[in-house]
Amino acid sequence: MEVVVNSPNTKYSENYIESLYEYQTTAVEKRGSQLVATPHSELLHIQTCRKVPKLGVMLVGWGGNNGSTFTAGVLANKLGLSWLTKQGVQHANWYGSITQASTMRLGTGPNGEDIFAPLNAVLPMVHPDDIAIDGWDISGLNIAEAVERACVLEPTIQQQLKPHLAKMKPRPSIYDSDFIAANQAARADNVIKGTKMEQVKRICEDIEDFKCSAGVDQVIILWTANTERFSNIIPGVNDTTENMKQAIAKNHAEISPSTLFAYASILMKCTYINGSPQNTFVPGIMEMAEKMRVFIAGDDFKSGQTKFKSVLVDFLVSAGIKPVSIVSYNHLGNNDGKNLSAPQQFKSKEISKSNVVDDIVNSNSILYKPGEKPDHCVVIKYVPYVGDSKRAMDEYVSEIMMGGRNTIVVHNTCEDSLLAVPIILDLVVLAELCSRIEFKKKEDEKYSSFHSVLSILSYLCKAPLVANGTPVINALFKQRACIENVLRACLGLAPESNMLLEHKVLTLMESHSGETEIKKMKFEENVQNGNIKIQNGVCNGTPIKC
Ligand SMILES: NC(=O)c1ccc[n+]([C@@H]2O[C@H](COP(=O)([O-])OP(=O)(O)OC[C@H]3O[C@@H](n4cnc5c(N)ncnc54)[C@H](O)[C@@H]3O)[C@@H](O)[C@H]2O)c1
Ligand SMILES: O=P([O-])([O-])O[C@@H]1[C@@H](O)[C@H](O)[C@@H](O)[C@H](O)[C@@H]1O
Repeated sequence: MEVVVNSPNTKYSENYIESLYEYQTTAVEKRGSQLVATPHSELLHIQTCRKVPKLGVMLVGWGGNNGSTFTAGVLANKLGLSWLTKQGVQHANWYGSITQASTMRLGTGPNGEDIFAPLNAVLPMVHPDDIAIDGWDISGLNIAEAVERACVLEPTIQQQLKPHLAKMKPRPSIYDSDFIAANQAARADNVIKGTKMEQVKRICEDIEDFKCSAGVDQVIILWTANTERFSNIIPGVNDTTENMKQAIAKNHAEISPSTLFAYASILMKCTYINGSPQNTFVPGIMEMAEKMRVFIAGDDFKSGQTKFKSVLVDFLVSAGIKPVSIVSYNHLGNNDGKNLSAPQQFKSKEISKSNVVDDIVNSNSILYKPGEKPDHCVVIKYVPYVGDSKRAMDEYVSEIMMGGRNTIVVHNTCEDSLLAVPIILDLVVLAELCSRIEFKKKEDEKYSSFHSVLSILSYLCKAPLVANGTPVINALFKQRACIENVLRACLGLAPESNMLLEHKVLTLMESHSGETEIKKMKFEENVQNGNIKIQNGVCNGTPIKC
């Protein structure tokens, strides 16, 4: 299915979809006790290249639960596999992916009904079947062995995929025991020796080798390796691009493996996405990405407990209910959980899981005084037995009117990798799409792209990376509306306002409902049989309004 727009503001050529889009905003100024709102409008020309490239994805941490399951998922869908389970026959699908399994309201049908379109029908997007996959891991297991180790997929599907996956072997990677838990050392049998500069050089060579051998037009690199401890931001070391370059050349200990991967990716002009919570994007990397106009995005896939939190707290606060205590506990038994059982690695995750309510709380000064926040506690425990099937338990206590209390308790069993893998797919599909969209104002001579920090991907991240000085949005449906409305703007369609006035306002309803048709027919019939006389725009003595 494909969405085609019938509008003078939207032009389709062989290579582009071009739209004329009036971007309307409201500037607000506090004047004493008044908030003065002034509407602003900017006419934008938006062009989207229709040619979808052959995309290569290189995963750092390819042999992990997420990386191996992503690879298995792409292949199982591509081959159209099905397999026997206790519940019967299961077919491969992409449930959990907004690009592959979600729709957006496009508009109103002829009978006033809502018409929905698959997200991937709105603009040309990479098809998952066409993605070539490669990557690195400090563990040398091939991807079939990694899928078996992960214990995420049923053996019946593993068996079908084994011949294909066994041929895939992660490239040696950069291992630094100072950045991930000591309990990961046993896995590190597939590492690149040498200095940090030599490691960067090898990563660049790997990217080039994959690009040539896989015959891909574009490569996106995504970190789904273990959570690292936060890097210290040290002036003169990682605070600027030049300092970072010198620090790498001097083999500085504080430059993490993930930052080295980001550095190499940007050098190779490849989009780099961070699926983990650590601060890979130190100021030197942010500056480098901006200077070299390479996309970066992250941090930390928003897949389960936190995704739910960013909906529930948004609902409560926007309903005028005041969350005062949020306790998020979970236990899991996969290798990620094992790595997170170390204090420094847990700290990285605690930060990304805790900040998700900040924008929502700050939006309501009726409920919260300046600086006031709910108590918010995050607990993660490693329990090997449950494996990848994470058990999340949350308690939300809120104040309601007249001293009342509302307590919501949630038990959420998240199969972590099966929730994260569709997020990985959407991150790479949407990041690639963003690379084909450009904007220009009327007075601009040429088009320009999105800012190097792809904050439009916030919907997919627990700790959204944004351009310096711009707001962080965590409320899930605001983040989703951003994606939908940018897709609409690329087609020259107005943002989804959810007003549906055509179903609420009489004058619009009459011009939209069948009732009008009947009126029109009766009107014409009466004109024909002379009951209604129209002369010079006057109908039976009453001027006709246009
Ligand atoms: N729902 C989810 O699964 C979810 C949600 C949000 C974030 N994450 C993050 O995604 C990451 C992966 O999760 P997972 O469950 O797949 O973990 P995992 O431990 O199964 O996989 C991580 C892989 O990375 C490898 N690795 C570690 N350091 C490496 C390095 N420097 N270079 C290359 N490979 C390296 C490990 O050997 C392992 O195979 C974790 O950081 C996790 O916090 C996961
Ligand atoms: O996405 P989410 O469910 O809020 O958070 C998850 C944590 O609860 C889990 O402990 C961790 O292992 C996963 O990597 C993920 O980050």
